[in-house]
Amino acid sequence: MEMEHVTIFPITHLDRPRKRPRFGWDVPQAQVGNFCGQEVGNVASYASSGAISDHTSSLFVKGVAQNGSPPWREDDKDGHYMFALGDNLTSRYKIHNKMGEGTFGQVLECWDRERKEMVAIKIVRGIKKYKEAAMIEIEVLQQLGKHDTGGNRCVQIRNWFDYRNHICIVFEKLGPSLYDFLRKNNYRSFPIDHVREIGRQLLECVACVYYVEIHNEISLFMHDLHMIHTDLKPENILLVSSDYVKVPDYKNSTRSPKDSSYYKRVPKSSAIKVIDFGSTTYERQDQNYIVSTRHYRAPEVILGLGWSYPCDVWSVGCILVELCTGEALFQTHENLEHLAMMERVLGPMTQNMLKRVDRHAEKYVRRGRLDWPEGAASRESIKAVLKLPRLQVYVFFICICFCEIKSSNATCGPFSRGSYTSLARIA
Ligand SMILES: Nc1ncnc2c1ncn2[C@@H]1O[C@H](COP(=O)(O)OP(=O)(O)OP(=O)(O)O)[C@@H](O)[C@H]1O
Repeated sequence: MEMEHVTIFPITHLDRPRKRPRFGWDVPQAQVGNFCGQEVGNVASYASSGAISDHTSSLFVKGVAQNGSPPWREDDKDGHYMFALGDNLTSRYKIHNKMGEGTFGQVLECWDRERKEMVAIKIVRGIKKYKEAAMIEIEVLQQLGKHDTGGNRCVQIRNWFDYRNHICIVFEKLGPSLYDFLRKNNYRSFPIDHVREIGRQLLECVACVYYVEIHNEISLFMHDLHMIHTDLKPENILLVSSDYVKVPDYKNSTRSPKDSSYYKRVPKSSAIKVIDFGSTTYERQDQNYIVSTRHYRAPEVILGLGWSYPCDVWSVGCILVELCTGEALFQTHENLEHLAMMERVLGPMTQNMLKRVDRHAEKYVRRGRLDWPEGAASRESIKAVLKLPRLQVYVFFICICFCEIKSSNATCGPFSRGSYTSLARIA
């Protein structure tokens, strides 16, 4: 069936944002040239090594005549590739749909005529710094692919090429991001069993705490390979499958089953994969530039103390709380308020940390402690911090949910009534 020819223009102010609104300063700029401590070479030289170029694209695939290349279109003002649904992207891929958009480019659902499957192709903005970052991402993905023997931790790269001055990275097609799933579920939490399973997979992907034996090989992962992801967030974790079931939401059980909010979505499988390795960097001694998207940014990054592997683990912690509650843990756009929120949830920062802050962060510290609430920008800011529960309360809340779910299923959870009481006392 011939596809409708609809021109897709990259996100404009009229589109509903797919991602939660973030201010420009919440998202770190693309850091290029830091991989392996070397400058990344000329993108064109990578492109010539085995990539399919626009120039070489054939009008025939397996003897079947195809429509040729689409007409040349100017990129938009931000360097995004302009396309129409149904266009060819080289002779091998046909554009079916737009799946997402990020800082680096657009992700399109495409039909791969050679492998006869749908794939996700990231078309990177035709701007030097994004092209260089894309080459880093390709190198990281190829490295990780070599070590991910089971292919079940990070997204698999299938191919890459340079098309009309845009680096295109072909990925296996995955399901929605955890953030998109939360959003479509009216920000209702994931079941605790799913959160535990997602947490295990995330730690397996990034950290060195799990050594998984596959085919008698120890498979190493990001931190073991001295790589730091630096941008872990629910948007960058995709469910492998889009399938879900609808179950009555016990919190809304007073509502009528006719009411759509009576039901909540639960993914059929908790299998996930990590995506977006454009900000991944090798571990080095002196890294203290700003990394991570605001809500998942570790205190050492904000304070300029220098960061390393733990910044990924911090992000994992923030993500797991968000999956349990449905809401981002640190909802702020401001450094001092963010640090105050961390202290509120986790307790005071150590003297050792506060003594070593860099010159940009000096203004957040006064007389050896965080300048809070004195330095707060407004009363609202102080209230926002006070509203946050302490970590023990989160744990208590999560345990209650877990026990309620288990008891409603008439099975025994790991928490007895005794542990309820002791948690309540801590909280
Ligand atoms: N393999 C995939 N399968 C399905 N959807 C995908 C895939 N890869 C990316 N997407 C979708 O495209 C969106 C953008 O992808 P990605 O995060 O890689 O782009 P980016 O430009 O690097 O983003 P960021 O602004 O976070 O750096 C994702 O949030 C997701 O919705």
